[in-house]
Amino acid sequence: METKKAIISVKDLVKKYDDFVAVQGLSFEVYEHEIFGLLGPNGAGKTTTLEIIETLRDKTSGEIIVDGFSVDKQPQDIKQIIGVQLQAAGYYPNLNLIELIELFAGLYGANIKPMEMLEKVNLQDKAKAKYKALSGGQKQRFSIATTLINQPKIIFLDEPTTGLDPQARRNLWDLIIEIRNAGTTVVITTHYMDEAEQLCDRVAFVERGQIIALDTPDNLIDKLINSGFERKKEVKKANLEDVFINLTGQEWRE
Ligand SMILES: Nc1ncnc2c1ncn2[C@@H]1O[C@H](COP(=O)(O)OP(=O)(O)OP(=O)(O)O)[C@@H](O)[C@H]1O
Repeated sequence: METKKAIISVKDLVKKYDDFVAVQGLSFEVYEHEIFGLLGPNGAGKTTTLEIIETLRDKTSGEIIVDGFSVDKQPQDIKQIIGVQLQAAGYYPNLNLIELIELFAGLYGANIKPMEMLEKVNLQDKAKAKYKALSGGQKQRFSIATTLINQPKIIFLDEPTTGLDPQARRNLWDLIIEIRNAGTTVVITTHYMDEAEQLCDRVAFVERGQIIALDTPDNLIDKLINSGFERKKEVKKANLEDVFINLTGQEWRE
């Protein structure tokens, strides 16, 4: 990447739930137009951190600036320029996908063409379908479409490929890369390290509310190799996932 301007800056973030310190002084920056991954074990504090940046949760202390706006002083400005996945519970069951997008666009005051949004995520054929009739991969794609309605500068995706088959995951990676290439910054959490390696420009590892490493996947891997690390088993040139993809093809399934 040529430009490295920070669009999100988190400084000394602390979040306490009563006596429990879930986030213990996190600091990091997300650069404009990158896919930034927050990785780490269950309960490490990733979702808490994301929700504080998204202005959905209060922090205990620390400073967060999103595209020049402070979460303390200008949360409304931040809401305007970010895209957040809505909970499925917000998808009114009687509305079809086009109607849902129209509804959300109306709420945001966004001037978009619903069908174009569905085309972006390859759901144009499902325009008249209800959300509950979609497959897992289609639901995730619809959810990503909803993050784009207000034409945001940054979108936040929390474990977007959990539960998807290998093709659906790869198709979603392509979609996320397209969104990044169109100029949107993407912040993502995932438990799949192959996904982080393929998708993320940089990743931060969070452990017990602290960042323990932050770099490009390549640099982190090289650093480990240079420290003398070797895999126990020799790595083959393909893995079982490659076999799956090779046997079943790569086209959109659902
Ligand atoms: N509302 C809450 N009240 C009390 N404790 C909470 C609350 N929300 C989260 N926690 C605790 O804070 C810690 C961090 O949770 P968080 O959901 O941020 O982790 P995470 O890294 O996103 O985990 P996962 O990978 O499982 O999604 C956990 O120990 C969790 O139990």
